[in-house]
Amino acid sequence: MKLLKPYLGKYKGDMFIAIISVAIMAGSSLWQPKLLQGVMQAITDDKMGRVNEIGLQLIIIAVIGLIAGAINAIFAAKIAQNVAADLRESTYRKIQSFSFADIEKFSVGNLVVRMTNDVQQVQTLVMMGFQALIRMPMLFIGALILALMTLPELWWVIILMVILVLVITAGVFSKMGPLFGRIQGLIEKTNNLAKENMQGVRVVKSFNQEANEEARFNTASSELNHVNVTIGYLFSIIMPLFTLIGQLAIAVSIWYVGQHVGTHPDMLASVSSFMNYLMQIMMAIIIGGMLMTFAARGAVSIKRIGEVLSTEPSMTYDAQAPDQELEGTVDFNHVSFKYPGDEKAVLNDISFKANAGEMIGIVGATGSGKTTLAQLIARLFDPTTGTVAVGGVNLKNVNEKSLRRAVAYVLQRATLFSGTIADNLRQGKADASTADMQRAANIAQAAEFVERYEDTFEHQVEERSANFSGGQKQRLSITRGVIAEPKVLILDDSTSALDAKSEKLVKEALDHDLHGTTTFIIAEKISSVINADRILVLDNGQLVGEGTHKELLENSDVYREIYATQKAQEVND
Ligand SMILES: Nc1ncnc2c1ncn2[C@@H]1O[C@H](COP(=O)(O)OP(=O)(O)OP(=O)(O)O)[C@@H](O)[C@H]1O
Repeated sequence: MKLLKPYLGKYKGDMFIAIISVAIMAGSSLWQPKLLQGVMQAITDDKMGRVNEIGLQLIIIAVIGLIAGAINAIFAAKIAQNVAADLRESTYRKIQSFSFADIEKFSVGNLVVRMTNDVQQVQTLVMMGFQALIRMPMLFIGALILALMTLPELWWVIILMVILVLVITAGVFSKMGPLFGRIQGLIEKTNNLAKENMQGVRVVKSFNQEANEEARFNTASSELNHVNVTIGYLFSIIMPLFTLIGQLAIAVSIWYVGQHVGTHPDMLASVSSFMNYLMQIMMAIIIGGMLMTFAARGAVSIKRIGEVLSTEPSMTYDAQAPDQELEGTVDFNHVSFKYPGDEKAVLNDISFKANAGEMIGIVGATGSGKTTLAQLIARLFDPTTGTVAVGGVNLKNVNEKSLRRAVAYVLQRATLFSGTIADNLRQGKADASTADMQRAANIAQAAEFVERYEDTFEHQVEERSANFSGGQKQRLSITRGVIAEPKVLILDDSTSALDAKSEKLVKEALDHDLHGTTTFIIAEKISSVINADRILVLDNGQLVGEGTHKELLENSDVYREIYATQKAQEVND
């Protein structure tokens, strides 16, 4: 709950209004039965003037209570919505500062549920809190005192009812608490399954996996349903039980009053307000129980959000480092790397130097560590040992802006965001002009299809870039990578969906138009890097060869083997 303090602190004025209005509302609820008793007494005493007078007071108090209730509902909702929005923004901002490793630690699905469903739970708790927190103790204590003052002889009815309601509330809500905790985990599971299935819908359909996927989803969904139904059952048991207890208390009170009304005629007027107070006591306990359950559920969510907010990013940039224009050299100095939590190193003692303007190919079998090496140049991870430097500066001493300006990384899987093509390209260069876009699109061989759209760079990119082919997405990703003319450009298997001719044209354009840029080309096929100035050969995390295609054919067994296998494959194809 400490987590919420600064968030609530921003809305002190609204909180004050919500608390005052709920107190007025509770006061009005407590006062009304007393006035009703007065009306009844006046009728019994046949004093019509008094009936009208108290009746008017009753109406005024009821209207005040109603207005206070409406004001409370508005302000409680306002505080809850604002706190939830602030919390969601803080969580989102925090996630943006996370490194790859931090995001992997939580998983994307888990973070999304924390940002949406958990924040929603906190919103409900805050709203319930401001509607019930003050009202509940006021109603409970006030109604208890007033009931005892109204018919002191019936103290035992009140005590019996309170004990019964308390026992049932504690029993049922203590069972509900853990169920609410389980719901969060199950929502996460069903969300993840649905997301995975829909994102991979083509695979599901082409492998005829609809039935299996449906069964997997149904199992998780049924579990969630089972927990929700159990909570529903518990609610459906307690409500009639409370009604029964209330009715019994009323019946006993009426019976008692019936026995004594002959000697004490005032009791007739008192019994109605007494019954009203009994109901208010019962409501206070029920609201209290519900609030505690929501608090238990909210506490789980607050803890989950707190875990995100208190996570210190495992990789930070040196904010003190000056802005600098890094040169295009890249130095790996005895670099080894293990993924967080893994035992085995994925890169082992790698050292090499790339000169500014060179085109460097990186080849190696699947899983040999090519992408991992590229990620270290873009500082998506830090090396476990050794140093990576760009332009002669250790990346740990470079601020984020300078690094991003110097290094552009075009990922293996092209990702575009919904918006326009231009919006996506401006991620590479915020102030990119149409001429910049055209130039970059020419290099990436994207211009020919972009120009076919009437609205060219203003053409819409749909969600998950569904309206572009794999090759088009790759070309636009390369366009975004080259638009700011980076000093170092990494193409991680980024031309795999391009035909051989387009791939060749991209490489030629890069060579010609980005002459000063150091380009790393990661490729499965040696033919993609055959003309590179230098090729690095990775094998099981080790740098086992370095040189031109010709040199490697002469002195690297691993390279020769890969080349021979690929050539044989080409012949077979
Ligand atoms: N995020 C990760 N967490 C843990 N291990 C990882 C992660 N990413 C990759 N690995 C492991 O690191 C090793 C190297 O992977 P990497 O992606 O660098 O290889 P690669 O040579 O680029 O492969 P490919 O050609 O198939 O893309 C693999 O064994 C892989 O299982």
